Amino acid sequence: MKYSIKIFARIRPTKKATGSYEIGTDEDTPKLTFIIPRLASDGYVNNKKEVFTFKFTEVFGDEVKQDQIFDTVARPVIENCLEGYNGTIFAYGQTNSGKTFTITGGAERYSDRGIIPRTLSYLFQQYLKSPGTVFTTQVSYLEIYNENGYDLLDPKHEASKLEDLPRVALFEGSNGEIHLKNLSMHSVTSEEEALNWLFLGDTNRMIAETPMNMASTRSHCIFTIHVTSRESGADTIRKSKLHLVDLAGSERIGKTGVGGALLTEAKYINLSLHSLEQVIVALSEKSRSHIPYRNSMMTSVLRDSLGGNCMTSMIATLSIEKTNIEESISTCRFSQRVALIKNEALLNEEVDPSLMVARLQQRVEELKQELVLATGEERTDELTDEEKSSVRSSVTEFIESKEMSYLSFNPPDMRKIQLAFQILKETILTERQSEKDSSSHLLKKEREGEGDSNSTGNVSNVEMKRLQDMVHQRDEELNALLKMFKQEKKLVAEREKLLKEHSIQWTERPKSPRLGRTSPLSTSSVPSNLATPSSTVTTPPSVTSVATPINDKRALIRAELSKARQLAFDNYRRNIADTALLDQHKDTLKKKYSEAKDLGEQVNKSRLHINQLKTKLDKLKLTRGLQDNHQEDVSVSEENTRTALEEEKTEFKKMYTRLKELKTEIEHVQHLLERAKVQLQRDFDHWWTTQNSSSNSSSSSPMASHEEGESLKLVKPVSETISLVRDTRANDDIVAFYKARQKMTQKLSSK
Ligand SMILES: Nc1ncnc2c1ncn2[C@@H]1O[C@H](COP(=O)(O)OP(=O)(O)OP(=O)(O)O)[C@@H](O)[C@H]1O
Repeated sequence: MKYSIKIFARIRPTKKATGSYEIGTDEDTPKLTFIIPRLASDGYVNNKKEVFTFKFTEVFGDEVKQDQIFDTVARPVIENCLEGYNGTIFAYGQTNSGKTFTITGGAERYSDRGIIPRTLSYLFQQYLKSPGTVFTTQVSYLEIYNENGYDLLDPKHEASKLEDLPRVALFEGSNGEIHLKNLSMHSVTSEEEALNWLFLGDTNRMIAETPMNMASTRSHCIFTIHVTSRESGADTIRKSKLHLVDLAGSERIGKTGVGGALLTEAKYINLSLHSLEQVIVALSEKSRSHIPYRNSMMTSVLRDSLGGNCMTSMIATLSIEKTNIEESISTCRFSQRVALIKNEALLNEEVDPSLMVARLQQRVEELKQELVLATGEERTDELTDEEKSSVRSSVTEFIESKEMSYLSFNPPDMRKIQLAFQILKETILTERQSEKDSSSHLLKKEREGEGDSNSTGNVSNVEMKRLQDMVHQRDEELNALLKMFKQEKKLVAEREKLLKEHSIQWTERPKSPRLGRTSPLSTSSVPSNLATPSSTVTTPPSVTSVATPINDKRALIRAELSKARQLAFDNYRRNIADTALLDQHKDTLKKKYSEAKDLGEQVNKSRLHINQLKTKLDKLKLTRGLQDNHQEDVSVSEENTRTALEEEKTEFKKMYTRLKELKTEIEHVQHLLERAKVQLQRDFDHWWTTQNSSSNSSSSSPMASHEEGESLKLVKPVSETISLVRDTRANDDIVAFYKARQKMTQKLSSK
């Protein structure tokens, strides 16, 4: 609240001749008027009187007693102090004007008690009227003498010299507040206890005699009462302080007529009062931004009381003897300036930290109990080792599982959730560091020309190397098979050429599909591994060696076959023979060729894809080794490529296996087909022989008949031999080939 400093005037009773003054009112405002006649000593006749009028909150005449002063001046300030507002009452006036009498009181009568003892008494009375509020009271007593502070309430120095008292030092806090070091604060719980401290302080007050007044004080004394109040159940406390100030005499130094040490004292007194005047003047002028509080210790201590957070009242004590009128007028002038000062008193209320802590602790306990009720489990501050281990397992499972989309704890436990986050963070950081270390190590190796990923010892690099080796191995395997396939194809072409050259009139051949030579497996679209796996049957020499005697015989056979026999075979096959089994084998073979062809194309595509993935993997490896940035992106891409490569290889293996199965199946059907053909040939031979022998009268010449008979006999072993040769090629059985050759030779020689 805004508060103008209230000023009161108090006239000390005197038995001496007084100057002329009047106490009155001006529009209900109390006023004090001094009337001073012109002195004849001025050297000229002057009947004019000078009148000085000063307005006050109240003017107390010399008859006014201490109790009225207390009620009017002090009580309102004390009431506010009990509410939590700071207050100051100070007495200002020349020496012997009654300042000490007003603030502390006279020693002669109980009724002469001043504001301080009455305030203490009043406070403890008021405490009793508020049983719901806890009050604590502390007192301190500071004397400022020659700009030095002394603690008047030091119990060890009762009645000692002032210089022996503890020195009080001023220091300023970070927020600009003035603090007093070494000024003792004493808690008091009763009026009597408080008055005992006041008595001790008064005893310790330095009293020096001056020519002006033997009992005058030349120091400033500040008795401070600190009141703290807290209503029961409230978290807040209110703190206020009440300064009761007895200033040194304000008389001018020239009038004191002193010298030496006393002059020094007077100078200091004037200095501090001058500082007080400067502060008052500065505060009364609104335009002034700087207030010179620091100019003296007294103004520093009273900083809050003048222009700050305080309700302040001033009592101007006046001596109205004729000789002191000028000083009285001076005191009144000073008070008029003080009246212009506006303070802003604030309620000093703050949260009690200890209460707040206690209340929060109680709340924590209540919440813990609620938690026990809600979860059915009592929690300690720390998770047990078992619980920590469980959380770690849950987090690991969460990371590794593709199906767990969230991590939960039942019942919910914030400690476990926090631990889970901590574990996740540690995992991520460890992984990042590991990748970083691996990358930098690999880069270093490559720079040193040792780009062997195996030497890194890193698991992922070893795996990559293994896959690369596997791909390389598969490549070599494919190349070897392709080479074999080409050789086989060349062999087939040579055989076909031979057959064409000799134009073997193999009766069923012109119309039957030449399965052994037109096999889809022989096309370029089929992987070479299907042609003759492991048959390094580099058969050309064998075939060549076999082909020569065969060719000779074939030429012989061809010469022997007659047109009639060929026609007879065609007729036999179309109209007499049972070719259902033969046709069935052909059909089965055709279907399997078709399946093999499609599968062969897919295998080729898969092989191409594997090569592409391998190239991509190499590039990613290089990128990962050279770049620190985007490590995660590269790693993910690399991982995806590896996965795709593995999947493609798995698919390739499946197709490869199926293709091998098809090869076996085709070979089997081929075998059955050949056998069916041989059987057909045998049946025709038998039928032909029967027909020839039964007719007995052949239109053909004996020679012709002989030729046809020979050719018939020879057809069988030749076709059988060719079939066996094909079987050998299909089954990669070189031994079977030679056996067949030997068999054919034996048959030929026996014929
Ligand atoms: N209102 C009063 N009624 C009766 N006696 C008074 C009154 N005022 C002052 N006196 C007496 O006048 C004398 C001087 O008063 P006091 O010591 O209070 O003056 P002072 O202003 O404190 O002087 P100093 O500046 O030297 O301390 C004392 O003996 C005191 O008892």
